[in-house]
Amino acid sequence: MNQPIQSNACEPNESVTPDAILQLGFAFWGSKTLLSAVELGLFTLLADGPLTAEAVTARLSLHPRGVRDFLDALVALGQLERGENLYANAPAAAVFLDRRRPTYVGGILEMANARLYPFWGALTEGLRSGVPQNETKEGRDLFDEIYRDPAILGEFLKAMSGLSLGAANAIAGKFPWTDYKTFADIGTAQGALPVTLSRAHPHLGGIGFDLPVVRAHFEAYVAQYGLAERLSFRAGDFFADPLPAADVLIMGHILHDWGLDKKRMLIRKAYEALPFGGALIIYDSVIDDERRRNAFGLLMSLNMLIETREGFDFTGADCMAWFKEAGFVETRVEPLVGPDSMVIGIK
Ligand SMILES: C[S@@+](CC[C@H](N)C(=O)[O-])C[C@H]1O[C@@H](n2cnc3c(N)ncnc32)[C@H](O)[C@@H]1O
Repeated sequence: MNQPIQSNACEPNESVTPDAILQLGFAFWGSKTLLSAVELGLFTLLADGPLTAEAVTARLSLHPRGVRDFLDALVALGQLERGENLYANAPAAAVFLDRRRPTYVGGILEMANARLYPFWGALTEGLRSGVPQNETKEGRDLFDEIYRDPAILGEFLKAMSGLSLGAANAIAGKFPWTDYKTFADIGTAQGALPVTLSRAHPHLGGIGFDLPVVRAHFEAYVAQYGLAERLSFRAGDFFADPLPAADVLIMGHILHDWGLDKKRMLIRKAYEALPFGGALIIYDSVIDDERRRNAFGLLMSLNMLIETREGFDFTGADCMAWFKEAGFVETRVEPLVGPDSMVIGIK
């Protein structure tokens, strides 16, 4: 329900201060400090054991001038701990920011640092023009651009795993998988979701569907977990080819890349590929129906303005309406982790 808008107070007082405004205005300082630490491999270095500022300076080939401030800022921001003169990873950084651990989520931060950070500098221009502010600004297509260079492709696919592992674990736990035998993950990237589902539910077999160039990355990732017998790759273009048949189809961070017509088309194609009783799961940073709480989901939608020509994020109510339109008989939204939710449709 819309709340009445109060007239604004004109004078500062104890409860009306500029603190939150200033904190938000300078939030990029903290953000970039973390992104540079990930880029430098600081957390991976400290995973081998605590080090002094001098040792960090030498091991990461830094200039000594900024190192104490850099490390102590990360202490103040909760990412490092300091005892005597030694710096160590804080518990979450130890688990999620050491590149050598399977729980590493830094892939998405590496991409944020290399691509999104500079592109978001042009947000104002994006708001004025309505056109993307990334590589496509020079007339190149986003996926063509990413997929042209094997190194960038590898980074992008790894970043997707970092972004999706939390949601994948929640989907493995919250969806009634015992009722189903097969699944296909549409736009699977490295295959973080298929691997997570297969490890959690030994009765499941699945397909990762993506563009042909992704095959080698998917197969290498799946082999790492010894799951090649249960998970296979299907190469295809989800606009040009039929989607693979399976009891459950999943699309994670797919719909928000595209405009309304393509969103509807993908949902319709999923409906056609499913058996009666089959399920479509869409997961994204689904925006709350009132569009006032899920700030990450709303900012993700602005990220789609930066990154795509027509993409946008959506509310659970929007998505359930598209599901109904395609013919799904039951629909529901379930929260996953953080800003992510899944929308489920049963055919
Ligand atoms: C934003 S990523 C999402 C990856 C993964 N589902 C996740 O949530 O981590 C989009 C994926 O869609 C794939 N993709 C893009 N266009 C495609 C197309 N036309 N056909 C099939 N896959 C496509 C990309 O290769 C990429 O893996």
